[in-house]
Amino acid sequence: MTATLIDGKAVAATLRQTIAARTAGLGFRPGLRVVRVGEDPASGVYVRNKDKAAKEVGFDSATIALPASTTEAELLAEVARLNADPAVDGILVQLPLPPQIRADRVIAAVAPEKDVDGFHPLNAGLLASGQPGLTPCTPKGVMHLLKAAGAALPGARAVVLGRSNIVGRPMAQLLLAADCTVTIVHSRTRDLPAECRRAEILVAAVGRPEMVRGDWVAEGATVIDVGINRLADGRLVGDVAFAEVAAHCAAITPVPGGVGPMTIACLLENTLDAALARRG
Ligand SMILES: Nc1nc(=O)c2c([nH]1)NC[C@@H]1CN(c3ccc(C(=O)N[C@@H](CCC(=O)O)C(=O)O)cc3)C=[N+]21
Repeated sequence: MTATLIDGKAVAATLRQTIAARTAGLGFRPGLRVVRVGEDPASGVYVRNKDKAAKEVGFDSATIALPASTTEAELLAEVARLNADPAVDGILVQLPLPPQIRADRVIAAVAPEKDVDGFHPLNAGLLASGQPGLTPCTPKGVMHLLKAAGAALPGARAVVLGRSNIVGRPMAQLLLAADCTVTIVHSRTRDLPAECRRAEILVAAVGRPEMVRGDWVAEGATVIDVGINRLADGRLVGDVAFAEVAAHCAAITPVPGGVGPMTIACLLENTLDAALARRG
C-alpha cells in the first residue's frame, strides 16, 4: 500500500481563507499580540510566520519582543497590560521561556478568554470536562486534518504518542470527545511498537526524530506526525520515519507541510473565536 498524503499546507490555506472572509464582515479587527522573550532563532521564524498570517487575514497583529534578561515580574506586568487592553483579543507568549521565568506562572496569568494557545489551566480543565473553551492550536489542527482526510473517528482506536500539556494530553481529550477509543503512550510505556501497532489513528508528538518506524504501524492506519525536528545536517524531519511508514499506512502527514501550517491557522481561528466571544 502507498499512503495518501494529507496536505496540511492546503487545508491550512483553505481555513485561513474562511477566517479572512469572516473577519472582513466584522467591522473591527481582531487583535493578536505575540510576546517573545529572548533570541531563540527557531522561535523567531515561527513568531514572524504567525504575525504574517494574522495580518493576511486582516487582524491587528503585533509582536512584543522582550530581552532575554526579562524577569518573571516584568513579563507578568506585560501580560497584565495586554489582559487590560480592550483592543487585544488574543495573547500568545512564545515558549520556551528563559530559565529565570516559570512558564506555568505566566500561562496562568493570561486572561482565560484571551488565551488563544489554550494552555491556561481553566481552558485545559474545560477541555478535559467536555465544555467549550479555547483549545490548543496543534491538536485542534490535527482534528481538522483528520476530518479533511475523511477519517472515521467514532469507535476508532486512536493512540497518542506523547503526553505534553501542549499536544499529547489535549490531543487525547479531543479524540475522546470525537468518540475514539484513546490510548496515551509515552517514554515509560512497555513495548511502544506493539501499542502503536494497535492504532487505527496514530498521532506522534514526542519530539524524537523519526522514532516511529515502519513496523510500528498497522496496515491501513492514518498517521499524523506532529514532530518538527531540525537535524544536524539541516534537514527537517518529523517523529515518524516517513518513507518506511508511508509504505504501510493509508494516509500520512508530511513534515514540513503537515501539522505545522495547521497550528498557525488554528491560532487565527482561536483569535477570531476569542474576539467574537469577548465583543459579543
Ligand atoms: N506559546 C506557543 N505556542 C505555540 O504554538 C508555539 C510555541 N509557543 N513555541 C514554538 C512552537 C512551534 N510552533 C510551530 C508553528 C508552526 C510551524 C510551521 O508552520 N511549520 C511549517 C514550516 C517549518 C519550517 O520550515 O521550519 C511546517 O511544518 O510546514 C512550526 C512550529 C508553534 N509553537
